[in-house]
Amino acid sequence: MNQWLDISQRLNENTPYWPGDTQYSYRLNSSMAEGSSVNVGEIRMSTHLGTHIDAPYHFDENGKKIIELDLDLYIGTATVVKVDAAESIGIKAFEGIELTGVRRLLVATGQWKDLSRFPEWIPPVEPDLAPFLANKGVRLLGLDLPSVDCLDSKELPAHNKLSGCGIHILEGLVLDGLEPGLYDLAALPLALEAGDGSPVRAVVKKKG
Ligand SMILES: N[C@@H](CC(=O)c1ccccc1NC=O)C(=O)O
Ligand SMILES: [Zn+2]
Ligand SMILES: [Zn+2]
Repeated sequence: MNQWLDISQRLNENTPYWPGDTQYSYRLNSSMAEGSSVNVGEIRMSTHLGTHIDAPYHFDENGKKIIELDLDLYIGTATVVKVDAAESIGIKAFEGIELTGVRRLLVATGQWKDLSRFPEWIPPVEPDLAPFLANKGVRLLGLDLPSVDCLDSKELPAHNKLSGCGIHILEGLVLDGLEPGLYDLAALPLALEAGDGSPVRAVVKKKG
């Protein structure tokens, strides 16, 4: 029997965060060690930290917020592929990989090598990849990177093009050691009404 595998980054004070953004923190507001009847915590973090999804509102003032997103995007069959992304992630990276009918695509680039630090550089998704994947049927694109655009991008061309083509974005996955193939995926966002992004617990189970 195949097991559920956790493909999420652990959340703690050392989880890398976008430079200048809000890091993860947890504290007890009520503590049994200090005489309270229960432990009650408070968490604080950026909505774009660790393994998370982007709502279109992150890069489009009129875009959908987290609560408006279709849950079906984040639960169901997903295809895991490994690509060579030494410079960027374009159509060429998917040569020889059959993507027809793939609705949820998880791409292992292996380019975030040290998960204890925020990377200095990541390969960007080429905007042309968006219509190519959309034509195959892709609605969710997940990557093992903190963004689909260059880290210093202000225009966010890949975010915008993917979203314009109906593809939703899942970032910060941990895909090392996962063999390519078909999986069941669950990566649900929190029910954040005002959300521009949301942490997710992403898990997969090999099919068959
Ligand atoms: N696009 C990135 C996040 C991002 O761009 C960002 C996150 C926190 C603080 C600043 C950011 N971008 C600044 O230019 C993402 O989707 O996670
Ligand atoms: Zn994000
Ligand atoms: Zn993003």
